[in-house]
Amino acid sequence: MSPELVIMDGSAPVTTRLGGRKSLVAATTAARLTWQAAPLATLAYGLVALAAAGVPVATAWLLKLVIDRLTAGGAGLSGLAVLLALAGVTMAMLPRLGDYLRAEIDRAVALVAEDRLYGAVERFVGLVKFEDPVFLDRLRLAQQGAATPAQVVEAGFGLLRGAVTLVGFVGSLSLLSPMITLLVLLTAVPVLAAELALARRRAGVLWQIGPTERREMFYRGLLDSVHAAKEIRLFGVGGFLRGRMLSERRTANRARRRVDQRVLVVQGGLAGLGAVVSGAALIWAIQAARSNQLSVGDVSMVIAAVAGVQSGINALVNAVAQAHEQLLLFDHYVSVVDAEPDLPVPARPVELPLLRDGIEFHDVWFRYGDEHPWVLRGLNLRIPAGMATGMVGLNGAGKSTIVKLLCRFYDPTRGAITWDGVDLRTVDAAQLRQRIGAVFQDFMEYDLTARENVALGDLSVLDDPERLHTAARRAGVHDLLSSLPRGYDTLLTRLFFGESDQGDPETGIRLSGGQWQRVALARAFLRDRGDLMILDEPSAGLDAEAEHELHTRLRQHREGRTSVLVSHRLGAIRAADRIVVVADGTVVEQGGHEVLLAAEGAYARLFRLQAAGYQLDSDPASDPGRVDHQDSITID
Ligand SMILES: Nc1ncnc2c1ncn2[C@@H]1O[C@H](COP(=O)(O)OP(=O)(O)OP(=O)(O)O)[C@@H](O)[C@H]1O
Repeated sequence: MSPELVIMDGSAPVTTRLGGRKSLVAATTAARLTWQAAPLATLAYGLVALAAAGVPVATAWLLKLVIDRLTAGGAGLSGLAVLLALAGVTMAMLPRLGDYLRAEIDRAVALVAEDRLYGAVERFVGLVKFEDPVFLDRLRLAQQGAATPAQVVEAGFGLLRGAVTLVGFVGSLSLLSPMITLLVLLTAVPVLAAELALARRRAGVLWQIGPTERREMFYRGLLDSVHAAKEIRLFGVGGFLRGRMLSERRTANRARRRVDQRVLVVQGGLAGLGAVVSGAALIWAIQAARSNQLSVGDVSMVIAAVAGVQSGINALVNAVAQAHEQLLLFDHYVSVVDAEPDLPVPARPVELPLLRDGIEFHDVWFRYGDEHPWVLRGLNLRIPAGMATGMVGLNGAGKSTIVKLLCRFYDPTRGAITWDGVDLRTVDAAQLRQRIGAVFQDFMEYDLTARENVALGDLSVLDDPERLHTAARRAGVHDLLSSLPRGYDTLLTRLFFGESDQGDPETGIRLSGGQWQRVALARAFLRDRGDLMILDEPSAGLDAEAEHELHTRLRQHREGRTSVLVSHRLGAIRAADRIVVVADGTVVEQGGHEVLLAAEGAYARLFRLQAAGYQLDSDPASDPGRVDHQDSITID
């Protein structure tokens, strides 16, 4: 058996590997997990499997004895008949009990396995993994793999059941004909080899079509997403996206069909082989009975034993193939659960001091991956404690990247970022983030209640309405949230309602973009006693009045605190204590507003251009600061 399968399908080769030792480790892990999740049900299932294996052998013997006694005159039949009937009842009941126990084990194991899987996903403190397509494919298979430990154990019991049945019938058959026994056993070898190959191929195809299925999910998500609905209708691209979705589905179907065809051919051939062997055994038994070598009961035993051996072999082979296939999937689960941290975790993290001096970028080079271009190129930047630092720059200059590095979602590729002299790589990322309040450009809108939407910034305020309301007031959203039909307990979504709720305005409402932005700000303000407040375009969705009000509040509030404000609205930036202009991955200018204006550099040019846009009689086309090339500037 080759431990490796390589599938060439016009795309990159896909390899699925699971060596013997690795299989054993994975099987042991799966068994341990199942036992921990459902010990009693597992034990009971094992007993049921053993009983289900023994009863058919006992039935075949009882039947043989009944037939022999019938042909010999019929003495002592009633006891045998009762036993035969009992065996029949047991055989009828056991599968039902087995089904129930199997479902119970599946539920319990899936719960524990999912908990561990998503616990592991949460341990990836950075963002790199979530942007890596190979990891995303593996995660998708790991989600399927989370259901497999129970199936691996079930396959183990299937193996046991098959083995017990097989031994019972092989023993019985060999008493009647060693030749037929050998013949039946020999057919098991190709069956086993073929089923294992099929299992590997099926698991390989799952891996191979992973990207295709993720793309299909993406298109499906667009077609049923409320966010995308507007543009899709406006541009009339629903049919185009549906076509793309179906095309991905067809690609996946083609790959699955090829495997199914192979399964059809191989399993069809094997079934034919089994039937030929059974037929040969039957012909031999009838001939032997005619020449008085076998009794009529023996003929019934041969028939039952050949069928029993074949079904035992099938059960064994299926169990091995199923276990193998499930282990290949479970391997993805194990590799996610046991994955190394995405960012280096110091053995003994340095305690992060209260920020007193400042945060510094020392010759920081950064790119999102080896195949990506440099985003930051030797950036040196100081964010002094107790001051407001404004950051400006053209689209794609690297401002949000700097913000993400400040939160340690990534580590610099070269150079270092220090917090009062302590390298961020030596501290615990969770501790760092507890000290930071932030609103990102792409903030989240959670389909939860207003209270929960704000409280996600600091869950302890779920029971502290005073702090919750203060943060909401500061973000200018308290009046709105308290006036909702159920106040802060109103759902900010209409996603989770049943038909009967649809008409009830109290069950959920939708907020506008600017209102959502205020909720996100309130969330960040819960952390404003932290050392650093980061606001990446905090007012992009606000109306002019709200923006003015927000920035006045922010100015009062940030006095003496450390903050970083990223904005294209230079009117908001001008009041910062220091302004940093980022271009081409470095800081090209820095200083106060007046100093930068006097310097007549990039900042002065951008500021005058925006200011001219607000003058009643101005003509931006004649402005000396106008930047002509198309890609160079965005004015909100
Ligand atoms: N996750 C990512 N993976 C790869 N490249 C990225 C990623 N995020 C950003 N980039 C690239 O990094 C560069 C800087 O992006 P960044 O978002 O930091 O710019 P920005 O100055 O914040 O721009 P904007 O003003 O448009 O928000 C861009 O060229 C962008 O394509």
